[in-house]
Amino acid sequence: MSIQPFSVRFDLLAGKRSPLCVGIDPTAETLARWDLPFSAEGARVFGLELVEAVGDVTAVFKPQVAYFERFGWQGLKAVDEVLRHARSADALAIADVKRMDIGSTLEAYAAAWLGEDAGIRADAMTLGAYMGAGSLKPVVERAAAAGAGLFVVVRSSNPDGIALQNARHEDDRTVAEALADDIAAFNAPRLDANGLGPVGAVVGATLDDADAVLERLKSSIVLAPGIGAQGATMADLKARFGRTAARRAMPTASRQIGNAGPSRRAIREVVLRLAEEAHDLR
Ligand SMILES: O=C(O)c1cc(=O)[nH]c(=O)n1[C@@H]1O[C@H](COP(=O)(O)O)[C@@H](O)[C@H]1O
Repeated sequence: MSIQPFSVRFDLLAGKRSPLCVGIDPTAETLARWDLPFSAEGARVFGLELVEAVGDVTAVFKPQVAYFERFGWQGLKAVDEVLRHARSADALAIADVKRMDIGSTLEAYAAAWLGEDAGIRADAMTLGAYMGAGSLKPVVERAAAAGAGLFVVVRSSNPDGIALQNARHEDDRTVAEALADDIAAFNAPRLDANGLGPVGAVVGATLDDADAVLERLKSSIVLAPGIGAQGATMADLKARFGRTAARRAMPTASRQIGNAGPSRRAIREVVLRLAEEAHDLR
């Protein structure tokens, strides 16, 4: 049986639950706060606990793989388990890996994370595009065939990205605007009934000047980090993205949620509040 496209699965779940994406970032500070060891086991328990606490009300989980990878193969085994647990709660799981390379190598990264035969299976993964939009082609093909999603960083939430992403091409488009056009071109032949394709974008909820890229990203789900620890609120996101783009947004928060723990009740309270606010975006 062929799997439905990621965009369709997200739309259904976001309607039923909320478009909020719960980030799973077992930082050293958060593990200490939870009284968990700074180890693969600590990261594993942290991830599984978050899914246990809010798996029934969350549409999407996004483990930040860096915080697992740093513990070597045990960390990768842990993130595999967390991804499985999230998927078994009928939520979508995004592997936040920000991979980037020439197309042939990127294809291997896609095989590592996406599709039935993936080394470690997620429903979607994050990517960088500094090696050119063309390098993304094999990943887009794999994702589309596997019903998986991609999130390409277009405008990052951190201020360090501004100069690079807003640099201008000769045709006056910024690097980010040109990338948004490339994403739209990838999606065009692969749109679902809602006009969304497999290639999503990352646009920070912290940005005041993202209108021009959002305008070009009409066929993308927009993963919006920066809520909570980086200072943005859901109301900021709504004001900054405008009504239309906010409807396609997948706001995400990690430390704000993780640091509410380890009490499951406290985590649930924060997530339910954010989920309700996120629901209002639609
Ligand atoms: O792709 C991402 O998720 C991402 C892109 C971006 O522009 N900024 C950003 O913060 N992120 C990730 O989103 C998470 C944000 O964590 P908090 O600031 O704790 O909510 C981290 O795992 C980041 O790696």
